[in-house]
Amino acid sequence: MPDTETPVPPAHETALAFEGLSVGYGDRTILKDIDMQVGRGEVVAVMGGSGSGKTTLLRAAVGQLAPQRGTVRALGRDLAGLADAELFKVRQQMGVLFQQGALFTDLDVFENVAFPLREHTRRPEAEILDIVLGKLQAVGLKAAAYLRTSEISGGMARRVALARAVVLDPELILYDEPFAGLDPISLGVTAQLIRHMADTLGCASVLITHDVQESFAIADRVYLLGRGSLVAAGTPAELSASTDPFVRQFLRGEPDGPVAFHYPETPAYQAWLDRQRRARP
Ligand SMILES: Nc1ncnc2c1ncn2[C@@H]1O[C@H](COP(=O)(O)OP(=O)(O)OP(=O)(O)O)[C@@H](O)[C@H]1O
Repeated sequence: MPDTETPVPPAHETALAFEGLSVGYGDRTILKDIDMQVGRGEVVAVMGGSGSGKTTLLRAAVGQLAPQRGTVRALGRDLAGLADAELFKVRQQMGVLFQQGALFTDLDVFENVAFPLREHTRRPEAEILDIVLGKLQAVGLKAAAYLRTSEISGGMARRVALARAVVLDPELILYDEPFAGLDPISLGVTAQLIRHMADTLGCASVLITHDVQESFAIADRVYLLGRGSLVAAGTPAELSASTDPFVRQFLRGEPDGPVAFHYPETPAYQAWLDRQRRARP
């Protein structure tokens, strides 16, 4: 059956929920006791310093990393219980915009955005043309459809990647550092686009970022990671008014305070150092 005839299921009110989540690598726990919810149409920013576990949380959200404890529910499904084929289906309803939003360099702008449609649906070419031009229009690049990726700027490439991330009308979009390396204008434009996508498509959006100004301008709620857990959660206004030293240090970008500059010395580091010293008597 062509997928145009597939009835569209109602969108989930809560697109993503972490409950008592602990995640990490091997027996090392990076984050513990994480409770977080992202509703339909909401933009939620997940912030935290370098190495605080933002990407780790993103991996848990897409089912790439299994919880050590607690649950990850995405689009109504507990990801831990899913077979590969089911997980694949859930992921199809998620748009993920990776850090560099890498485009396929051998395809033009149009074909880059059309790619997920060709991979996951069997829509006729005329429909693909309409959908792709519609998404490119949403990011202001309809007339750039014919350009090669070598002919567009970095900021434009990011917008093309955004159009590609939403081309299947995902219920949930995860953005990994969408502002990294953008000039101030492209940065503002990208932030407004993310808000616009959430408002017009009704998709739940999670923004992994350390850019305070841009994310506070568009987020409904902000979660701040630190010290291996959730340090604060609330609206941008609530976090801005917080007197918590950790929150204040992060928001003001102060070098000194409760946020440690140094990567923690772990037993694994000590063992490595001992080996190095033994090898250099
Ligand atoms: N594949 C991995 N195996 C083992 N440890 C990892 C792995 N990936 C990340 N880590 C560790 O997990 C911790 C959190 O890393 P993560 O990449 O989630 O941080 P982040 O907040 O996204 O950082 P940044 O803002 O610098 O990208 C770090 O201490 C890192 O060394």
